[in-house]
Amino acid sequence: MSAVEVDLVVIGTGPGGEALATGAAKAGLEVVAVDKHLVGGECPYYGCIPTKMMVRGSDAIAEVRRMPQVAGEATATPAWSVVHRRIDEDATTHWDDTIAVDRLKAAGAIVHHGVGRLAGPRQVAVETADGETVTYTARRGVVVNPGTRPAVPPVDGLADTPYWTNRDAVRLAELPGSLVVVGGGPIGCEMAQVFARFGVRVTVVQHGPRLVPANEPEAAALLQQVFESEGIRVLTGVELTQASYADGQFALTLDSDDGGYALTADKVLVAAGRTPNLDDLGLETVGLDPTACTLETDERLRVQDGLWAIGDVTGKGAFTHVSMYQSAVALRDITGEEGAPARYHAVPHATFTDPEIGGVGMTEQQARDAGLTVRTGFTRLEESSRGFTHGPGGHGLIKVVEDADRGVLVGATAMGPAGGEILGFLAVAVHAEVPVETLRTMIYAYPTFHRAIESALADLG
Ligand SMILES: Cc1cc2nc3c(=O)[nH]c(=O)nc-3n(C[C@H](O)[C@H](O)[C@H](O)COP(=O)(O)OP(=O)(O)OC[C@H]3O[C@@H](n4cnc5c(N)ncnc54)[C@H](O)[C@@H]3O)c2cc1C
Ligand SMILES: NC(=O)c1ccc[n+]([C@@H]2O[C@H](COP(=O)([O-])OP(=O)(O)OC[C@H]3O[C@@H](n4cnc5c(N)ncnc54)[C@H](O)[C@@H]3O)[C@@H](O)[C@H]2O)c1
Repeated sequence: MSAVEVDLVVIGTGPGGEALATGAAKAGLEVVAVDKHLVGGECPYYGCIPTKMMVRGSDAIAEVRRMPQVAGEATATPAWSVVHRRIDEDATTHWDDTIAVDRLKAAGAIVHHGVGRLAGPRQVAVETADGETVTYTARRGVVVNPGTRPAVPPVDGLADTPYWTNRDAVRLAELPGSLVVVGGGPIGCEMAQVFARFGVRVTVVQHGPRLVPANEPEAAALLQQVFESEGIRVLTGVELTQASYADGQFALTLDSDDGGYALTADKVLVAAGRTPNLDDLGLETVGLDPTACTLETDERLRVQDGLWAIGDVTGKGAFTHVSMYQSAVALRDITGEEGAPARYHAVPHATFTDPEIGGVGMTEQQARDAGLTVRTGFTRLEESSRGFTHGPGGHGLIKVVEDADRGVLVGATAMGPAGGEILGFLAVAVHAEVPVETLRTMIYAYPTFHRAIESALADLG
């Protein structure tokens, strides 16, 4: 069958792909959008949105438990059914993307539920849900936004067990008695704290030396301290070597420098990183390596003539806001609109544990590895007036990383209540390369959490 000619084909509609397809269709292009699962991708159905509803519930429980220290008696009786209902009905409409599909069609795009694969330059073969194959030729080109799937560590026996990933965890109607979380990154840590606050006995198994390793070590240490104070068992520097499942129980074997551990649990959640969905995308038909971990893109998100990539597979930060940012840059390139190229010197991120960890730009180590002349400033939130008055739940820190030669911040961390919000200030400073001298001479409202930034800047040395 001959190929159907259109302007643009978007393979994978994560947050960025959906936005790009919508924008291109609204700009008058003939657009085909293909997704093998749900339009909108991981974020609205299995990632950011459902997990932040989980976090909202667990934060409310924690605040009630802090009541006796600040305002008198209160009792929290956690009920997971409330969280489950919000996710099932309000967030995901029972994991149904009809609203998103209709929105995209209303913008003017043709939408396929099916697998899209490159079939040569500007060629895409779509295997639709009913088994048909439609081939498109894209005059302007193809955008790939295929995202990632959970990585499963090569642990003896694990693949034969009914382990969970984030996709199972967000759909839970009932909680287990005990849970081992494999992986202490953002997914593992957010979920570990949520489930623990809802009464699950949680152990986090992290094979590196610390939790949330993409963040500053001071933030990781504080998070571990908070987790342990809430009864979460944290095992760092351990290697999961064997897993089995029988009679409703998981049995895990772990190795470490201090010897071995044997763990049992009702359930195991694997949150040990992500695998890019690049292996079944037909990359070899356009001369690219299908086993690559990322697709190399230029500052307009071009991979090659007529091919753009956006989202997690570009390796510029696996976050919804990066996918959306890239989507806007790529769309401008496709429609021929002027605009700023993509820059990644101030990528912000927030891990929604309590305390939240907000980070932007480089960590101290990354700045040193980049050969910069580094000065750091540090303060604990508890030492600020706001941290002191806040009392329980007020743990946190601010750390700033300065390129001393240029006198600008190249990275910063804001950890604490609303750490991700305080980050906004620091993100502007890093993004706009505001001179540290300017930051030092402004007025910080008293007594706010963000006023602690002034103390961290004073500590630069
Ligand atoms: C549990 C969890 C929590 C998270 N929390 C946050 C958070 O709080 N904040 C944040 O910024 N980020 C968060 N993230 C990350 C965020 O979800 C992703 O960065 C975001 O979804 C952007 O991904 P993407 O655009 O690359 O594509 P994805 O969202 O992964 O979507 C890719 C889409 O492509 C489709 N697809 C793949 N291959 C094909 C193919 N061959 N043909 C057709 N369709 C295909 C898939 O079905 C999918 O719909 C979280 C992730 C997880 C897992
Ligand atoms: N709040 C947010 O913005 C947010 C929340 C969740 C996820 N995300 C995004 O999704 C991405 C994926 O999250 P993630 O937490 O799965 O991945 P990750 O790669 O960030 O963290 C995985 C962790 O698992 C550990 N690990 C790997 N193999 C292991 C093993 N065999 N045993 C024990 N530990 C092991 C790693 O050391 C690492 O710390 C993140 O990098 C982030 O970009 C963002």
